[in-house]
Amino acid sequence: MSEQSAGLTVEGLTRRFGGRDVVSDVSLQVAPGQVTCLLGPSGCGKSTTLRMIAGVDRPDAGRVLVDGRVLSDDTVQVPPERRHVGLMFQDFALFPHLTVAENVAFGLSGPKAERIARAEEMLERVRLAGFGPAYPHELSGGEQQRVALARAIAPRPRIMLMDEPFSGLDNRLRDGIRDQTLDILKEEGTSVVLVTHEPEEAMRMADEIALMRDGGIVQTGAPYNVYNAPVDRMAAAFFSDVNVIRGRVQGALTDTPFGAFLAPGVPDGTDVEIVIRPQHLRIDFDRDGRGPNPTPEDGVPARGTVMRARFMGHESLVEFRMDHDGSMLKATVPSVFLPQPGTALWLMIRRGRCFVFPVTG
Ligand SMILES: Nc1ncnc2c1ncn2[C@@H]1O[C@H](COP(=O)(O)OP(=O)(O)OP(=O)(O)O)[C@@H](O)[C@H]1O
Repeated sequence: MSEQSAGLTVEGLTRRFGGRDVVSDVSLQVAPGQVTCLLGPSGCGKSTTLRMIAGVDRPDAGRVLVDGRVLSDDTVQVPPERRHVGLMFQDFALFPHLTVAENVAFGLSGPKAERIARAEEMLERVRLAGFGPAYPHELSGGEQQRVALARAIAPRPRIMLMDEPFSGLDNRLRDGIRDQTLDILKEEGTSVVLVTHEPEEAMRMADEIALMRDGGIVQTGAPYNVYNAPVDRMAAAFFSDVNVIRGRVQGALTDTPFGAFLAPGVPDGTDVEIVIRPQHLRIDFDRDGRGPNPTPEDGVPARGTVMRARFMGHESLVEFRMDHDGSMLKATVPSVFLPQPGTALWLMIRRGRCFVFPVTG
């Protein structure tokens, strides 16, 4: 029973603005110590979902529970300050006129000496021992972020809600602070909901990704599963560039210039899209107008001409115009290989790494 579940439970959360569902029937279960990322493009409803969990916005339908206790439903609406929920946002706004220790102690109750002691303990946790008497403007951006983390976890929240909390930091600081933040939250057994529009951040941080689109969750799963078994073309394309080859099913197969692709369970006559990430195209040399031999794993080769090749550090991104229909395909290859525009090469498609989706709409 969800009433008994430890951690955060969100059931059927819905929010309407101006007659439009901006969040629609969102459900989540986040166990203690688990990090769930709400991932999706701008405007898909991530922040609105977080605001309803925090209690600063009231849902039109649905429930929010923590450790089985109802915080929000049709009749109950526990105010934000009584939810034991920690918040961290990009704009974390420390109080400039309070010292670092006073900032961290701000949300705590009890005698001042106890509050300051807890604040000092938290500052030690985020490796800022000794910074207590300093003022925020004396600290670097990364240090200020760690103070914000110390402040958010000092009251021992059961749930931590984070909205793009690391996007204000430069890349080199970011990785370290992200990992450190997660370690602390996991040690504390806090359930974390993190909002981000960056797939790399979600994959790096999440135990579970809830991929959102148009107010709803389209797919939930471990990063590996969401990346490797996307529910549709858009879900695949959210994580990386993709190539799309169109075809029509006949006898559970779709014939293409790259050979036949299995389309099990898809009715004859259905138009399908074969979706393939650039790293799963294989490239081979042209041998007097002939390519490599077909294989069961990679199908039939098709020839294309290099239009552009870009060096990207550890790999090169090569764009091809295909001989058979003039369509463009992208492939990534190790960066030791940077073919000249105009070079004819043969492309093959890994059968095990492509996705076949019926065309909808
Ligand atoms: N108070 C409001 N009144 C009217 N519309 C709103 C309100 N709050 C949010 N919206 C709309 O709801 C939709 C979802 O907004 P939300 O901020 O939740 O998206 P998001 O996924 O967090 O986007 P971003 O990554 O850009 O912050 C948007 O179209 C937004 O304009």
